[in-house]
Amino acid sequence: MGHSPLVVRDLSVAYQKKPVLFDASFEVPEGKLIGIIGPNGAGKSTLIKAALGLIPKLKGEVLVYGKPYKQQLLKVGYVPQRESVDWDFPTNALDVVMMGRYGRLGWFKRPGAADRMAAMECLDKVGMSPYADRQISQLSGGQQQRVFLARALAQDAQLYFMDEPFVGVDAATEKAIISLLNDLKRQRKNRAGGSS
Ligand SMILES: Nc1ncnc2c1ncn2[C@@H]1O[C@H](COP(=O)(O)OP(=O)(O)OP(=O)(O)O)[C@@H](O)[C@H]1O
Repeated sequence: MGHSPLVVRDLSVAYQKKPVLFDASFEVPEGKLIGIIGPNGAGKSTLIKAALGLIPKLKGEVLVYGKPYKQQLLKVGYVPQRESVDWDFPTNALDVVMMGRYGRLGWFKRPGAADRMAAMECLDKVGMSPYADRQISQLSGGQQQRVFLARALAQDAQLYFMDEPFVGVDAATEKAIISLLNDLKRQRKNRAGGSS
């Protein structure tokens, strides 16, 4: 039914006028998991940040379901690269996941019991429910990463951007997360299939 979840056309990005990304073009079809592979410094994070509008583009176009991302009302989940997060922020794992629910609630509504339950379920999906009350700064690197994945899942988004989501997670968790992502993919595919 029309537009792809993500279309990137001739995207170029510069930091302090120094170009680091040149004319990147690709399209993400509905219900697909796409991996971006490249050496350190190739511009993978830059590509994701520019697609999300977190950093300005030098030129090019990013369309989310046919419109610029900022004009979209749909929910987009983002798992930032671990190093870019302030881990000393005094909050526990469940609260971090609850942040994922705020986008659904709007500014004025307080999260209720149903949101807490949904957040707990997401923590459970990444095997982190026993750590719900633990301060985020007191978790291991891989555990922090899993909490941020849970936060993205709690957004119940239509499109997810994940910047190196497997850094620091052990092999068993990586497997569990891949199967989780495949479930999400299947859900999107089914929804898309049902409507077009
Ligand atoms: N805030 C910034 N200011 C200036 N240059 C930057 C900034 N962020 C990244 N760069 C540079 O832009 C280039 C692309 O960086 P980017 O973080 O997108 O790479 P990456 O492919 O995600 O790398 P990695 O695999 O190491 O995470 C690199 O040369 C990097 O040094």
